[in-house]
Amino acid sequence: MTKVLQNVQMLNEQGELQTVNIAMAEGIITAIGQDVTVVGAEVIEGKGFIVAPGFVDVHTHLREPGFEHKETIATGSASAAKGGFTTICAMPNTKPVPDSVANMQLINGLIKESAVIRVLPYGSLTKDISGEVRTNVEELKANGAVAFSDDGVGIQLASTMYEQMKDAAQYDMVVVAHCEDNSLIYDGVMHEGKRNKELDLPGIPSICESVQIARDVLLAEAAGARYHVCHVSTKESVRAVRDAKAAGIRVTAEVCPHHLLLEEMDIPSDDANWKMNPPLRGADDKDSLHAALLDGTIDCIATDHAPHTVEEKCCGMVGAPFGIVGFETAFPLLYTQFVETGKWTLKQLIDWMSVKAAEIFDLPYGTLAVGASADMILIDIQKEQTIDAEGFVSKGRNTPFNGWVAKGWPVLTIFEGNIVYQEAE
Ligand SMILES: NC(=O)N[C@@H](CC(=O)O)C(=O)O
Ligand SMILES: [Zn+2]
Repeated sequence: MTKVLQNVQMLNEQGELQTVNIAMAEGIITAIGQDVTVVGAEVIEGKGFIVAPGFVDVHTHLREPGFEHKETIATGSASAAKGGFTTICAMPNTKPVPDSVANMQLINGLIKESAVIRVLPYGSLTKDISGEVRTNVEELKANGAVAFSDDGVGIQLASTMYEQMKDAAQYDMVVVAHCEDNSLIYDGVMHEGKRNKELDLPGIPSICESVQIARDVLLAEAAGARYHVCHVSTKESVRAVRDAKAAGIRVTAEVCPHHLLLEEMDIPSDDANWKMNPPLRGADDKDSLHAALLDGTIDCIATDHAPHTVEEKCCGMVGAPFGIVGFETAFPLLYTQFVETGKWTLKQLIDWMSVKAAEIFDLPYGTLAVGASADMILIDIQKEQTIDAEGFVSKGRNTPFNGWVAKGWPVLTIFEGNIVYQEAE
């Protein structure tokens, strides 16, 4: 069955909007153009909204299997679809961990059963993400691992990281690192700076992250590996990535919306909805993340969607788990704060949330082109709405952005030619 998405505004390479129709059949885009019509096709009226490729999020936590009280593949993928994402990579801190062929197959089965968009699972770098016994890269790749990570914890031993990087290089897989030196965490719950002292809460120093990135880029160089840094949060980390890129090391990096939007001094009180790892850093760190995106040091934006229950987040930062949800607020917040204000172009934002993320992992998604998967979204750039965590499709309510007003909401999501999310009329 051919479908035609009619009367939508698409960005061209120059970043100008042009009104087009998009035809799709068998889940593939078959034509894009001003005069595209197909006799007998089902018409989806686009109402002049902006069309963008479905977003690609390379850092997400869906919690299933093992932590279904926080999120499931069904609720997490539906939340992502509502946020405009059509491809998401699921981190391996589940129970069991995708560290064996059997566990990988279990997770593949769950995804097949309940995901409403494309969910690509990571394989873990070590058994049970405990940093000790290395996993079998070849086997996990053969069973669908999109890349390798122990996200949630840093790999403490350089030798473990180095050996896994050598294996990953052999199979051309990307090693994706949550960088955190456990000897430098000091049981901290927020950034070691000014605000943690005002709130009398233990701090996490910036070096906790940056020293491990500095180590890893050198290991990646020696191993000839492709290395991707998760959720970069400090200016020293930015410098380490920038220098590594300049030296020709195969490193890429992501930044999260909250680290671009917030800083430590914004934290109003000892409220666990402001607790995430890495923590909100200083104003100078935030500025360096913006500069790094603009100069290409940081390649893409990833949400690090990390749902937890209201009970877990109820009672202050100490004792609460790290993490905030991200799918349903990422685009409108970034659009409102940085595109509407003229800091970024719409094309930059869309690219950082789609094709730039896909390119890191050689994924053929995140583009609107004939022959590509028919994954696309409509955005109502005029629509203004107050963020209400109670209305999230995600099971998580843990966001510091509750009550913020934002403009530019995804209103329709098409995945492989089928509508998987549509705003209620
Ligand atoms: N980012 C977080 O604060 N938490 C993540 C783990 C992670 O991404 O490090 C989680 O799984 O809850
Ligand atoms: Zn992490």
